[in-house]
Amino acid sequence: MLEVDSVSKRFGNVLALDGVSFSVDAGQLFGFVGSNGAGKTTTMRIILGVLASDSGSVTINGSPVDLAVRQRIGYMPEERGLYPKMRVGEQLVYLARLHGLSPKDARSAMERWTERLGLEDKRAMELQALSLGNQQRVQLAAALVHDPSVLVLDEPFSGLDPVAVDVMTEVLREKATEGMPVVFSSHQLELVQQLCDRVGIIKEGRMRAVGPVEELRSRGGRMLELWVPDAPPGWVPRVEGVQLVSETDGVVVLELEPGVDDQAVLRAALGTGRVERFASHVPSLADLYREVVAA
Ligand SMILES: Nc1ncnc2c1ncn2[C@@H]1O[C@H](COP(=O)(O)OP(=O)(O)OP(=O)(O)O)[C@@H](O)[C@H]1O
Repeated sequence: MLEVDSVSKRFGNVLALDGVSFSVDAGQLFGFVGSNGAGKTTTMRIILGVLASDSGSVTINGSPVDLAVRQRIGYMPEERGLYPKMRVGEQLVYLARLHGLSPKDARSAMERWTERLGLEDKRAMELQALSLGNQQRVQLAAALVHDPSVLVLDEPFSGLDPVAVDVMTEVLREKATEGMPVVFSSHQLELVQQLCDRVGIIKEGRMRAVGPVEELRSRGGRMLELWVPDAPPGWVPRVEGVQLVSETDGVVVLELEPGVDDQAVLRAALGTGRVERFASHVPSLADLYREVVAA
C-alpha cells in the first residue's frame, strides 16, 4: 500500500503542494488528475524520493521511501529521461541490472516486455530513432523491467495511438490485478473514469476530491435527464425543489432536492406532450472535474 500523508512543498513563492494526502491500496488503480501546474508531477517526484517534501510523509507498506524501497518502484517520469543514443534492448537490460537483476534475468525480462509491448523488432535500434509513441512504450518497459511492486506513472497515456492506449490500459489493469498499487496522472478523464478504482482531483496544490470514482460521481443531489421534444424552448418543470443543471440539444438535466417526487417531474413533462427520455443522470468524471476545478 502507498500512503501519501499531508505532504507540502514550496518552490520559492509558489506553494506547489499544500497538505496533499491520499492512499492507494494493493491492487488499486488510482488516477491523479488536475490542471497544468496543479502539483501532480511534484507529488510523484516526492513519492519517488527524487524530490524532498517540506513536511508530511510517504510510506510504502508502512516504510518510508529509502533506497531499498525506491528500487521496488516502477516509475515513468514526465521528462521521460532514457538515453537517446543507447539501443532499446541494451538500455532495458542495463536498467534491470541497476535494479539488482542478474544478467540472465535482466535479459529475459527485457525480452518479455519488448515482446509484450510490440517492440521486439526495435531492440537493436537507438531510442532516438523510434517514434515518440514507441519511445513511450520503451518508457513503460523501463518502468516494468525490474518487476516492481508499485507503479507510479506520470502521464503514461499522453501521445499514444489508440492501439498503444489499449496496450497500456491492459498492462496497468493486469498489474493491479496482480496486487500492485498503481498510480498514474492523466488529462484523459474518460480513460481515468473507465480504468480507475479511485481518483484524486488536485487544484493549486490541494486535493479537492479523493475517493472511489462512482462515489464521487454520485455525491451530488439526485439528477434526472429528460428529453421532451414538444416542450417550448427553455422549458423547466414547475415543481418546487427542482433546479435546471444544463440543457444540451433539447436534453434537460435537472437536480432534485431531497424529498422531491420524481413522478411529479414526469407528470409536468407529460403535460408538454411526448416524453422521449426520463432517466437518472450520473455526472461524468469530466463534469465532476469541471465543478471541482471551477469552485
Ligand atoms: N523545480 C521547480 N522549481 C520551481 N517551481 C516548480 C518546480 N517544479 C514545479 N514547480 C511549480 O510547482 C507547481 C506544480 O507543478 P507540477 O509540475 O507538479 O504540476 P503538474 O500538475 O504536474 O502539471 P502538468 O499537468 O502541467 O504536468 C507549478 O506552479 C510549477 O511551476
